[in-house]
Amino acid sequence: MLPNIDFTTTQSYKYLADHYIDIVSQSLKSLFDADNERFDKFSIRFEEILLDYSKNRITDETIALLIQLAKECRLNDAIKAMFSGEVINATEGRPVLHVALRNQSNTPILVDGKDVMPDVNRVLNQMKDFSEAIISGSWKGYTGKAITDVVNIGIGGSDLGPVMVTEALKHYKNHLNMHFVSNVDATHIVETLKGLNAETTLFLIASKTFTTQETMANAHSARDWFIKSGGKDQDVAKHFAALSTNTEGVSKFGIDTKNMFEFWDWVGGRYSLWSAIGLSIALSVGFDNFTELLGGAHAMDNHFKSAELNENLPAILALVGIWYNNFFDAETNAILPYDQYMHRFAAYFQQGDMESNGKHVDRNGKHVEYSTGPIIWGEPGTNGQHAFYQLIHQGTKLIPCDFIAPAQSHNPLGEHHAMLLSNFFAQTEALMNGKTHEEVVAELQKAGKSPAEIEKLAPFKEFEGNRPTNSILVKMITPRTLGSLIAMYEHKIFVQGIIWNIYSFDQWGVELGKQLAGKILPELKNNDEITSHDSSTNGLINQYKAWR
Ligand SMILES: O=P(O)(O)OC[C@H]1O[C@@](O)(CO)[C@@H](O)[C@@H]1O
Repeated sequence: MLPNIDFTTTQSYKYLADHYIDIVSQSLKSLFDADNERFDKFSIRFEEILLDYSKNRITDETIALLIQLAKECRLNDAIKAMFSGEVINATEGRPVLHVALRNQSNTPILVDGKDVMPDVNRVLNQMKDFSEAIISGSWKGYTGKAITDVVNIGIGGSDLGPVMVTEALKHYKNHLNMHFVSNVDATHIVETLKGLNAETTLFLIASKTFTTQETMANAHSARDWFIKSGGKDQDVAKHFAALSTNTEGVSKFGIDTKNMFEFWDWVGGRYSLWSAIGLSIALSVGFDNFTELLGGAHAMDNHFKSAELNENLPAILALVGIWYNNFFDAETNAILPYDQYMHRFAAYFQQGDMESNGKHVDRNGKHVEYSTGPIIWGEPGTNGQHAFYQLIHQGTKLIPCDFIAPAQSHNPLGEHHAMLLSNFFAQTEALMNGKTHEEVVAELQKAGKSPAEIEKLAPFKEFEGNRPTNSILVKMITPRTLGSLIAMYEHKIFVQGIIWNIYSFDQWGVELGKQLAGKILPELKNNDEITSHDSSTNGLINQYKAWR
């Protein structure tokens, strides 16, 4: 069982609330001026990853109190509960064991008294054999040709992880052309299938439940396209595979269950890229690199389980995030990777974080009286600098930012990487130091501005600074370091959910919209005027009918 503690009633919460009053009036600049050990004190190295959290509005006391909070909330008991397969996804009655999918130590992990590792390894071996057959060309389509194009059809956790990882590891990809279809908007599958050849195309139907409306619609359309393009029913087995927990659903769709790569209900959709859902990753970069990805995550799992909280990357990220979320009232958290290959990293954790911790009811079923999951957003640097950094620098909202960058580029070209990294370093420095009135005046004077012009312009050119950031410097984005980074954020989300006393592994909030869509869909199949809803929904549906 998970601990069940209202963190706002703990002693450390009260101390933190008092401590906030001290801290809020201290500038980051003054904290650095007062302690030239800040970087050494507030940074952690893990393999080839450096987390520098010194540019946060914290002192030794802050961290000590936050760690005390974690201890009062019995975080370590919760970590043990997850890793040992306890049913911590209580509302769905399931363990939470994405860590088992990458448990390369093969230590037994029991679910209902049975070690899950033999099944995990069986599916990994199946993925290895299959991906090697497709990549080598030994697997032939219905006309005897090798596969050239792979189309992954899935949505949410059955899409976002494979997309993010195959993009982030594009440097490692092979000859296979990878395509991802997720939206039920027909444009997505129509545009994707344009120019593909049914003889050399493999479809992966990725769906944990094998009931998701969008995925099933796209899967049927893909199959229709395959048949219309010359394939026969008996050829489906050579061109369709299923990644799912639902054997019956797969068989009913008409996919040979020999081509089914199973996973289990103790794998959450948004935590499933390490499972059979990751088959598109293995096909794109090869099974060895997929194994490296798992290895990086496993190393982070071991770190998370064993490191003291003050040296624990996920715990520190989580606790500093709670400091801003629950004491500074920050509502969002920006993830800003200074790496173009990582352009889908923030989007991935929009589901990972917001579907896990976007909850308003605690583990007792009571409405919480405090803020829970943040809004996650972000774009790669330096592009974000030319889009929304204005608000981060001079807006009225506090936006804690995670800056991520590789020391080495996969594409060294002239000065490009140095320019990218100079911006990575400069942005966190600028957000911290800002620019004072005196500095602005001196600059304007140097530019020859008159006193009147200076008086007019100065307020617009000042920067408050004091805007907190984490800097995560990685030697290079490789399958291993990427696996560690993803697992680091997964465990950050876990820690925050534990402290907020919420259930992070169900997602009941996605159900109502689906239910209502199920009611509306039949109403769209005729031209009758609709009056069964509120005037807005009626009005919109009736206008749609008039225009379609
Ligand atoms: O993998 P599947 O079962 O098709 O679910 C897809 C996605 O749908 C959800 O919104 C749940 O309904 C996400 O949690 C999940 O990742």
